[in-house]
Amino acid sequence: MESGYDNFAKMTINLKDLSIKLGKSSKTPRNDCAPAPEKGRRDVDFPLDDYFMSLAVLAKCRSVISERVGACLVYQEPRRAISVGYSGYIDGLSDGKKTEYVCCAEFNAIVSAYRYHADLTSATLYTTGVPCSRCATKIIQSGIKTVVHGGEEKSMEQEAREVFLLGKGCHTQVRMPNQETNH
Ligand SMILES: Nc1ccn([C@H]2C[C@H](O)[C@@H](COP(=O)(O)O)O2)c(=O)n1
Repeated sequence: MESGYDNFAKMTINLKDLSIKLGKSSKTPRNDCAPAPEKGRRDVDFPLDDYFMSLAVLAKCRSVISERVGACLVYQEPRRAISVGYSGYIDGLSDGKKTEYVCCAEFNAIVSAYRYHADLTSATLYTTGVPCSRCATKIIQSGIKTVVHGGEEKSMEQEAREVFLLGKGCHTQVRMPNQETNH
């Protein structure tokens, strides 16, 4: 039987395909989602975790800076996507070159959620990257309880790990986005 990861891989390849189609000629997104395995039933091998990480991967495709990262914030119950964000320059500085003017995907997702007055208590943050220490402080202070990140656990930034350990209330998990989408 296929694992959730196999389905996730297929899903992200489809997303890549979709972004290529959009980038070339068609202005209308192609509906290339496979039919439900049984009418009215969801594919049980495509877990919600993969769905939310796929939204983060899709957001990442919008990033124009060298360190491309996407993030997606999800309510605890019911599990619904609240906001997405991607790494980029501050608004209005699309041709900026100074790294101090870069906003992380995680930060952008948090700011976007607050713009719409979302309560992030116990929310989950999916990120295709690894949170930096500055974002780790914001993650703790906003009440986010879980971070699912796409980097290797061992490569998680030391300072970010320390912030999470200090905050204690937030735990982290690794879930790798498909490498095919790292374009
Ligand atoms: N849906 C969006 C729109 C924008 N952002 C962030 C990413 C950049 O830091 C900044 C400007 O982006 P641009 O309009 O130049 O692509 O806003 C985001 O995170 N999510």
